[in-house]
Amino acid sequence: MGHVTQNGAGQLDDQAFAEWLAGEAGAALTALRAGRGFADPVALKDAGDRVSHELMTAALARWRPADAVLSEEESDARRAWEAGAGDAPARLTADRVWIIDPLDGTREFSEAGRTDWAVHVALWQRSAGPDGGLVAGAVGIPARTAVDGAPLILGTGCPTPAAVDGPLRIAVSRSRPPAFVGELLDLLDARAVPMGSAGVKVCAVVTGEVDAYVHAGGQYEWDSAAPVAVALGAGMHACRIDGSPLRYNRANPRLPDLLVCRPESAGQLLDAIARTGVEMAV
Ligand SMILES: Nc1ncnc2c1ncn2[C@@H]1O[C@H](COP(=O)(O)O)[C@@H](OP(=O)(O)O)[C@H]1O
Ligand SMILES: [Mg+2]
Repeated sequence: MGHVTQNGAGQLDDQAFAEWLAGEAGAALTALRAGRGFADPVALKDAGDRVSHELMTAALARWRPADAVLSEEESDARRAWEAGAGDAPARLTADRVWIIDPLDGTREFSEAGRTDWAVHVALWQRSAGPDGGLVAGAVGIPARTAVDGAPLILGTGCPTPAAVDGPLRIAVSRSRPPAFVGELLDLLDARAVPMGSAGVKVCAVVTGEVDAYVHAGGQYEWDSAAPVAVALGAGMHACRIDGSPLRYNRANPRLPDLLVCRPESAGQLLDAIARTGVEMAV
């Protein structure tokens, strides 16, 4: 998309801009990985987070200057704002907020040969519903390629994948699977598919590689906003693990659990999750 940089990414609509930005950040991360190698994984992770965050926030400041940003890599990103605790962050009064995770699956990014890491770009808009809503989203998986050979970027226009017969395949974190997953698998006679990155796991649902992604125990809005926008665009179901809606741009950006799945599996999965007795974190 070199022509975009020449002519100005400001001319793109929000969805095209999200995909463009995911591509730009992904290219920078791929170059960083190739240039530095894997000898010092901690330094590689830190550099990845920083380089991608700086690229993305500079592009947003340039091309979407009126919009607010919530990025994992801001120093106070995890702060839960409470009324009376000083000025509210700009994002809480803004009409449009870009919710970005410059590098999701940081651990996998620092491991040679792994492709399960991603770049997340989502746009939340206040006018999109009583609680606002996601109106654009892109997940880049730069170490994987699309059919045309370009780095893989999923937007909101993905086709709904065909259903596959057989036991349910459930994507879970390879390093922090929720405690109730073993019981859930037993109840459903399902199979776990461990992988890194929330974005990669949601994209695995969207492409039909798995039937569902379940997480609990901790996450923030930036981990799921763009993946959920992509999943909803493909006709998938997305909710908290008690079936309640996922809400974004909240005063507290913690969003510790989610379920993304094929719509026809949602009832069965939510019933089984409830039967495990798992308690929802706030
Ligand atoms: N218990 C937890 N608490 C906080 N964040 C968590 C978490 N479990 C997973 N995450 C975050 O969710 C993303 C996907 O995790 P996983 O690869 O384990 O599925 C990671 O984002 P980052 O890589 O951006 O930090 C990770 O930090
Ligand atoms: Mg993340």
